[in-house]
Amino acid sequence: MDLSSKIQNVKFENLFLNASGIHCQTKEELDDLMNNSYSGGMVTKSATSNHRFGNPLPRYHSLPSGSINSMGLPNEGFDFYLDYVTRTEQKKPIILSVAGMSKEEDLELLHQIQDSDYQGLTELNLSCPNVIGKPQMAYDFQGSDIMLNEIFKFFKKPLGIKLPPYFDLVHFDKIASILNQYPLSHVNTINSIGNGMWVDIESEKVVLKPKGGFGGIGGAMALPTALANVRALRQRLNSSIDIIGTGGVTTGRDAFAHILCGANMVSIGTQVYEEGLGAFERITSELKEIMNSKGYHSLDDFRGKLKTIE
Ligand SMILES: O=C1NC(=O)NC(C(=O)O)N1
Repeated sequence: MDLSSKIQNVKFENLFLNASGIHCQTKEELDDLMNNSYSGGMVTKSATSNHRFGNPLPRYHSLPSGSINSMGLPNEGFDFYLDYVTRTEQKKPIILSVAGMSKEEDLELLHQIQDSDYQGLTELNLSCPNVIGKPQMAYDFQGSDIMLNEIFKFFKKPLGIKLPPYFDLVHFDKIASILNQYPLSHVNTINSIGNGMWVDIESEKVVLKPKGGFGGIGGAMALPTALANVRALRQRLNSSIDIIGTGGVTTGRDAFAHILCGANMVSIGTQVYEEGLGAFERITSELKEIMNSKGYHSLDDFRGKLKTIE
């Protein structure tokens, strides 16, 4: 049974990654992921230029079938992550995630990566919904196009983009037609479903402090949206652009669905946060069970082969 996969020419022993933000902010957390034998790769917390505490607490809340968060990009600062991905013994591929607080900062971070010794994968997070006053860049189609144009004038290393969910087929057409103009290594879809709301009935109060309680939705509730975005982008993006499917994966069945929709790799966020790193082992064995029962030996046997009803 072969669960290996690739992003461009970077090979992963298995298809599973942590979702950026989950168990990947500190050295201890990153080392845990590096030593966990059931995830084929790992993604860092999205780095900003400077260390950030992030939004005030409470900023994460478990929901009956998912999570809501308004973390606000807490991270150790870019230099820490660049040093970690450059210096640490790579038992598995790492994706360096960056999220500038402005377009200028995005460009500055990417210039630093371009000028560094780092040769691995980079992912530009254009979709954090939780920085107060900062829009999700990837919902600004023209702005994204202009920014990508500027980036690829100087950035020559593998670069992927973390996208928010889209909900309109015309929007899938628009973002794909923009992304297809650039030599992207991958897209990672989806980020959390931005600005959801949860209400505690007893206290008649929101559950998050930042932004009056608005926060990104993840976990099981996000699966239908995540599958739709993986499928729609796979149908529209050049085959040269790989896809990391993120959102709603709590079981092997969910991971199987992401691959059927076209994902090359699958990242797991809320479920790893709630269950711990053991979720990677459990979901890996569940996926193997399903593949075995269907006679599949590798992910290529069924990737992107979702059937429609004729
Ligand atoms: O891109 C992000 N998505 C989220 O759902 N939360 C984090 C954050 O708020 O830091 N960032």
